[in-house]
Amino acid sequence: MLTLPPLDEILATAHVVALPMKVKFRGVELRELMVFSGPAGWAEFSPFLEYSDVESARWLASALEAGWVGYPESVRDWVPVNATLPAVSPAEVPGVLAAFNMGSAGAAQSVKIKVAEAGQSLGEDAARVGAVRHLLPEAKIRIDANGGWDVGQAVKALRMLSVFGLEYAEQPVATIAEMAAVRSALDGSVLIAADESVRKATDPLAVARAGAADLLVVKAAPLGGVRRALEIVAEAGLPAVVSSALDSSVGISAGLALAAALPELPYACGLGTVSLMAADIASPSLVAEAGGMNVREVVADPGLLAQFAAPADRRDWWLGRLGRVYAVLAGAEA
Ligand SMILES: O=C(O)CCC(=O)C1=CC=C[C@@H](O)[C@@H]1C(=O)O
Ligand SMILES: [Mg+2]
Repeated sequence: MLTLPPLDEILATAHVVALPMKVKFRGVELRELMVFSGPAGWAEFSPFLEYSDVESARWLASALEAGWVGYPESVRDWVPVNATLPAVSPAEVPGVLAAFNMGSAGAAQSVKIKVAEAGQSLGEDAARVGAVRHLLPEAKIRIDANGGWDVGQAVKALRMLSVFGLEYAEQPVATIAEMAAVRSALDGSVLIAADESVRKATDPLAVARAGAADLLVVKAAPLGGVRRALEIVAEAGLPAVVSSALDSSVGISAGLALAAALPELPYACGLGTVSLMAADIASPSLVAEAGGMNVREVVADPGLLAQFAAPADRRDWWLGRLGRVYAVLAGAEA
């Protein structure tokens, strides 16, 4: 395990930025995040604002791996990447998907579609999924409900949406017991992927042990880093999909390192979300082209860090958060 660098050493290179989104995603219109650099490279610390200090400690562990340890060996130099579609109206679908540069090769790849958004109906979900199927007849379509349905709603919705052909359904319901119930009711007709049941659980392996999912979604930052995510996949013994957390290109590079190091990579990775942002802190940005990304390092650009610097009160908030979360991590290491 990593020996924590002194807090002052982290603070010395810390920047807080606020990056505007092109399209609202999980309620976020302005993505605030912190980056810093250590001897091994640039690192991102970007738990969502509402996350507790305890939950955020894993995100800090991931950032410190990136900055002070570096990533494990890659076994591939290119990874397939899915497009990610927020819960937009059917009319907005072509415009949002155009940003993902799927190209003619990528057009046969995967699109992840958000469903079960608060305040929206199953009819709206079906219209959005139908619009993607119409636009991209060959693409794989996966949906993500972020636990927004109960068991009955999920079974009904997945039976209905499966007419469009689903690669899998991500976190249709909130709990492991509900995931198991949905999976058993659908009897293999739709594969079930666990996301929140892995990254927000006290035991990330419990969902696999319960036989409640067909595959796991793994994200480097919420799981405590690339090495920890690799261990979880190895221990779970289930196929894994690599995804991310609405990061800048620096944070996405941790997901890219995870995708590059996994022994098997059977699914396109959810690493394309910089395409949903109107700004970034690296140039060129880590975005997909023709359905994938070359594995590479990312370095933050001083001009962009200055251009998108967060206001002083928000910078102070993030510095305070870093200090508190560092103390949580130091306590856990002791
Ligand atoms: O997996 C993808 O295609 C992109 C990442 C993504 O969907 C998410 C990123 C950040 C927060 C989450 O609400 C969301 C997810 O639930 O998987
Ligand atoms: Mg998800």
